[in-house]
Amino acid sequence: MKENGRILIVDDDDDILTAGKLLLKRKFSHISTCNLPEHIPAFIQNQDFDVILLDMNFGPGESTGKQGFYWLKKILAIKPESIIIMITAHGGVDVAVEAMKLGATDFIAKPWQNEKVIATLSTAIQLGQTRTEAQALRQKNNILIAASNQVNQPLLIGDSTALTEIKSLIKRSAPTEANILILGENGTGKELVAREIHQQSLRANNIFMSVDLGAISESLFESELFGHKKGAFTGAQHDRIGRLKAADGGTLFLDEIGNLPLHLQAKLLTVLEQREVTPLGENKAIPFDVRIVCATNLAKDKLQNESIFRQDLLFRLNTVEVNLPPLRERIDDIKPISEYFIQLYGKKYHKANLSISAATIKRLQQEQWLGNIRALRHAIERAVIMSDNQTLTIDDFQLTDASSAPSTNHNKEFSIDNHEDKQFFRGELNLESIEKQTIHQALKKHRYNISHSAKELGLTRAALYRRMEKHGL
Ligand SMILES: Nc1ncnc2c1ncn2[C@@H]1O[C@H](COP(=O)(O)OP(=O)(O)OP(=O)(O)O)[C@@H](O)[C@H]1O
Repeated sequence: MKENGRILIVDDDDDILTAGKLLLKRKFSHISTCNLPEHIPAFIQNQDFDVILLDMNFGPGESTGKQGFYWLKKILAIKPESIIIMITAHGGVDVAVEAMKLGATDFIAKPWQNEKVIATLSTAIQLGQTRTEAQALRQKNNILIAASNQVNQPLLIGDSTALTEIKSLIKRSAPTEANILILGENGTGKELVAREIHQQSLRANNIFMSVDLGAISESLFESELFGHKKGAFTGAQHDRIGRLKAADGGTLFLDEIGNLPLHLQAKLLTVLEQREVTPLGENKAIPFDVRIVCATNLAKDKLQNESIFRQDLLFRLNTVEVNLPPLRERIDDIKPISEYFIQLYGKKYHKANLSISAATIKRLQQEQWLGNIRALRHAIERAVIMSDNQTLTIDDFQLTDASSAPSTNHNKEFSIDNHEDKQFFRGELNLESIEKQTIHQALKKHRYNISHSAKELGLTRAALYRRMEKHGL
């Protein structure tokens, strides 16, 4: 069967062209010939060739190869990705080497041996196709990265003193290569800050990759981060590139780093120090170039406890530390964030010109917001859906009892303090509602610590997030 390949032979000797065409058309699908080099530009502008076979000398008595060099450069100037094989006179190895330095892929010496010509052309065609595929993949990759970076990056809203300082810290540290550790309770905006750092960094045109370490099982940690070779373990049916390598050139956001068991912390430290990974089942290390941004909801004292977190790893990760205070400690952010989400959800639910009363904002500022901005966001969405008025009021929110709201005792026992929960415990047997209440109770019991709540519910963190979204919690 003929190989799919478009070949152009350029030679001023018609006998060579005829012999070449006869030989090659038995093996390759399309053969064109050209006996005047001046016609090359028209040929390559009108058609794509996988390989161009180009003579070094045109005209009787020529043997310097000068003309060959000239046309080689000309073709590469018009189509830099061209695969060109030079046809050289017997013994003209120096000239051939010079041509390869200028960009030729290979050479064939005259008089040629048929098998050798066919083998050289087959390899060259494959090289050309691989190059084209690689180029197409690179372009696709760039488009995907650009699209993922544009995904409506939500804004970091707020003008409290704390958030203003954080924005200034991001501005100063983002353009450096420093590793950054973001600390804060669940829902305080750690991932948003990490994305903002990436956006303002010199890596902004490359990928931002997020890995939730709390959601990866221990057994999958290495394969996920470092990659694996086919057959490295049962179920490894294909080679898989690890996240560290996949994020090459970009930013890798390691979320919930505090959940990582000590022995995996040691492995992570080693690859970060060496800046290379060895995929499972592979014996060669591959270098990677990523900027690491990490986040955790662990309190600082826990993170500094050697029995929970390796101090050498902490030292490597926290060149810059961003502390995101809980929303209840930056209540000045509640107004702008609420107004932002009212506009967002007003648009989504086709309710124009919504606003919120000053008294309601004041009341929202008294809430504990144990789920922080995520909880405020859901409360606003629900209020926008439920309200029949242009101005949202306290009645549109399901808030805790105002008299207990300003309490700063965050260790208070979990209690059944809302109407829906009370209904549940009175025995309402609707599965959806039972699921919602159970999740709500678990979240409250664990003070919106997603990892602990997920563990108690027997869910992964990702599964818990999905259900929280579904129930608007
Ligand atoms: N300052 C802010 N302005 C606007 N939206 C915010 C802000 N901070 C957080 N959010 C929103 O709150 C939600 C939670 O934010 P994010 O996921 O970044 O928090 P997190 O601290 O990483 O949470 P977790 O620890 O649970 O992973 C997101 O919808 C995010 O867009």
